[in-house]
Amino acid sequence: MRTSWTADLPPEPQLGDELPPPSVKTETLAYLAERRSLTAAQMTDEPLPEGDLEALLRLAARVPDHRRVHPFRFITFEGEARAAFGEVLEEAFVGANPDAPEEARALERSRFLRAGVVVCLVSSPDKEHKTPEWEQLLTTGAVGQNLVIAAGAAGYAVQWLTEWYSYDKAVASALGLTKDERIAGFIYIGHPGEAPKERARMEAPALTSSWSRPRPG
Ligand SMILES: Cc1cc2nc3c(=O)[nH]c(=O)nc-3n(C[C@H](O)[C@H](O)[C@H](O)COP(=O)(O)O)c2cc1C
Repeated sequence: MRTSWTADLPPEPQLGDELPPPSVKTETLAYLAERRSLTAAQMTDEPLPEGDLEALLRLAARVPDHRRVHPFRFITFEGEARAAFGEVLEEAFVGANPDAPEEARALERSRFLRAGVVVCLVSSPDKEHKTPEWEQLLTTGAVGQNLVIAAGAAGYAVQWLTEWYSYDKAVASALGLTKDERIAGFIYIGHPGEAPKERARMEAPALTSSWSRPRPG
């Protein structure tokens, strides 16, 4: 059993508390410089120690959120719920693919068993709100990446997946999503089965231009 990192977290800040001023956080920067997902196939599914998931979700939810709409929510799958939801996935899959062979059905049943916990991140925008829906979607994306970073920094293997079932009406209905809600993804959190390897990446300079004042005439 790993030693729990949750004991080293500062207490949850309360409204109006003075927070530490910005300072160089070498460990955070070094982690971001090498951060990588591990695929669900590269993780193992032992349960997370008690309190870890709650702490990870608390960290994930600390995002910029214009006018505090909190346009997202989490649905967690732990323990037996992972296998039970596999039956929902199988049923939805067979609904769309009536001739699916047993091998394909078994894959659907076992999807959530790849990780110790699966978190469904739900985009839950308030379409009537003054804050544009686009900004609300961006906030939800930030929550997903915060969760990926926090889980990785806690020593877990983590992967953000949508796969087919994020876009399936029967699955959305089984999850109780409202008409304005959408699945931003399923974040799989498990124990690392192997070390990650660097993947191909676009370097930031190739994606960056520097604006300057147009020359007159
Ligand atoms: C919204 C979203 C959905 C994704 N869905 C999938 C998916 O269904 N299948 C997949 O292989 N990777 C998916 N990915 C990519 C992986 O999460 C992962 O980021 C990538 O494989 C490796 O990138 P990294 O190591 O830089 O995190 C998705 C990423 C995002 C942001």
